[in-house]
Amino acid sequence: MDELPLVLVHALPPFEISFKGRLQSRFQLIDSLDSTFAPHVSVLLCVGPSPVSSDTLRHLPSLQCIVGSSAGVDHIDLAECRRRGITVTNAGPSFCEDGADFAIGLLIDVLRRISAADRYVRAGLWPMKGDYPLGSKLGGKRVGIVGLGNIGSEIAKRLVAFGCRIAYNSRNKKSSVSFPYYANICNLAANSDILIICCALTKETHHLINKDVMTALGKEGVIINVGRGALINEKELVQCLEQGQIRGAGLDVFENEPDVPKELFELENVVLSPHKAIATPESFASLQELIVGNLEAFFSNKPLLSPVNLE
Ligand SMILES: O=CC(=O)O
Repeated sequence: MDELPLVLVHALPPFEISFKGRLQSRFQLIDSLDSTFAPHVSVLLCVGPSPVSSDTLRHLPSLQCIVGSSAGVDHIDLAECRRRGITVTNAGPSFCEDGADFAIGLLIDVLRRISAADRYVRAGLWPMKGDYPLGSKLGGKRVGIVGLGNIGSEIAKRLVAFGCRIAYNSRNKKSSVSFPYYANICNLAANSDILIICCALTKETHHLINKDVMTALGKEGVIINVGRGALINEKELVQCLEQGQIRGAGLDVFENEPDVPKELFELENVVLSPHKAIATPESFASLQELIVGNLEAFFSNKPLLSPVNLE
């Protein structure tokens, strides 16, 4: 029998891949950089956000492709990949519908105060304090989407159906959509009631959402983050929320996960979630197909299914 193609699985901390059996029927999986096979490995399967530093890459002189399993690839040294001509794939379309649904869920929760109202009822406050304060309607709101990629586009689709007005910021204006484009994030904020953050975390987007952006968004403004925590200056976000400089936030991601600033626990205008926006059994099943598809495409010299643009 021909030898199976080698795939190094990079999972830190070590992690049981649920579809290992399926992968093992097609590929020879190696699970350590120290393996004698490592110098010959051409593909690295990167599980979750396991960091792939230039040091990791140094152990893999024959590497040509990193098959990723997440939407964001900020844990991979992309500059080094670019320099060495290593291609990178991500979760592509696998996570976009569930990620978008979750962003809308957080948004409706913040606007209509669903989680806060749930706490109110459970605490027995309804009979004592009476009616809960009104939340506000989603339809008709101006929503600025920061990052109109796979997830952002699905968010836009859903919000159009809710009757919202969409505008966006991204690296470049997209010819495929007619939504107003703002190259300047403060201008987008000043013309939005809501900002939804779902762009890639890079050197350029680190702390993209700072106090100036929140001030431009204004006191009635809401921020939803399903991208990465460090896209927002978290200290400034906490201050703006505490001081009522914005109205509320729905946050699935944080700067130092799993640590969440304690101040947020006290705020009724914030909905918190433990970085689970994209995660459903369905999205993981779709991801498994994509991973196998990317590995098979690589080993048969076909185009990868979800390459990341490293330019
Ligand atoms: O946050 C999750 C992902 O990037 O897949």
